[in-house]
Amino acid sequence: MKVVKIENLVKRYGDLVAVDHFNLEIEEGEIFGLLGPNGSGKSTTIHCLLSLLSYDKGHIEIFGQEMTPASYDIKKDIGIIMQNVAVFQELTVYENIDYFCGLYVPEKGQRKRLVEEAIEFAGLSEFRKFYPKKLSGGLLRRLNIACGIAHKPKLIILDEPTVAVDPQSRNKILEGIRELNRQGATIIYTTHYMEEVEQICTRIAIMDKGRNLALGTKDELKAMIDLGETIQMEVMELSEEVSDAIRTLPHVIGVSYDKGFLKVRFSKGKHNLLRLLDLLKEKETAFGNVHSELPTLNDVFLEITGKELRD
Ligand SMILES: Nc1ncnc2c1ncn2[C@@H]1O[C@H](COP(=O)(O)OP(=O)(O)OP(=O)(O)O)[C@@H](O)[C@H]1O
Repeated sequence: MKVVKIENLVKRYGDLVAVDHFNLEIEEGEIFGLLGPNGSGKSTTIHCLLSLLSYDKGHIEIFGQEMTPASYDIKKDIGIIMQNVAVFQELTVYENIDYFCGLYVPEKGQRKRLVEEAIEFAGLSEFRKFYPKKLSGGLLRRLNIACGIAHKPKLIILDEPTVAVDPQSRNKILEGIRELNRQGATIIYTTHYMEEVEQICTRIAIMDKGRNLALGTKDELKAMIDLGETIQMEVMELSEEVSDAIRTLPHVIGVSYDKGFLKVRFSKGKHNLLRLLDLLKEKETAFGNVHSELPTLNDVFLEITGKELRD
């Protein structure tokens, strides 16, 4: 079943086109990553998807039904975790989760069980009686997530849930998302951290300036570009002659040398490393610490847009 269908979505803020004829379909069971730099239109897309923002053009369906501001039936099956932590300061951890769960689950006994499960899931057992101001940033994020998922939604949308989170909480959040997916939820995950989508997402859309630039699994996205590998090594001195000779090797796309580090980018091909090392030996250029990197989603983004993902 298609969980989400966005057709030709356009959202303008005055003259600025924040979302530009954006199309997307997400199937049940996916962990879908919406990857793009700050300001690329991820949050605006999510707000339009949820009918929290009006839009200029387009059609949106969730669970096969048109999504409108009054679609309560659809909304009760969605869990939303927004960028900004939105919890009540005057309620404890337990009371906060109970409040948000209570928006969808009126029955007390059932709710108690769900809240306990959410507390356990988010690793907040020791903190159940804490007020939010006593929690660290990472724990607050986890509370925010627990509030969004306690009612066991079928579709969970997380908008940059790991911004400014310590590595331990970040890993816990990513592992938690995988677990929610294993339990049956479809996930939409927006981020500008490519490592995160590489780690957890089954399919990825790369977004820039409101447009959906590329779509696929991470392997499909990487196969779209011609980059084979990037080889880096320490080289104490690199003469212009050697540098020019490297440039003429087969498959070399780019050569850079900075502060004793040589970086050579190759297109797909065999024996790239071997040829480079042979050349350096032949030219009696000393090197060390050689390593080779396969293309990342950043390389895909770089090739499509001409700029780094983390601008
Ligand atoms: N309420 C608003 N009024 C005017 N412009 C806005 C508004 N909200 C967002 N924008 C602009 O729309 C564009 C898309 O912003 P959006 O927040 O959707 O991007 P994003 O990819 O989610 O970025 P971030 O990761 O920084 O939240 C940006 O240029 C932003 O400045």
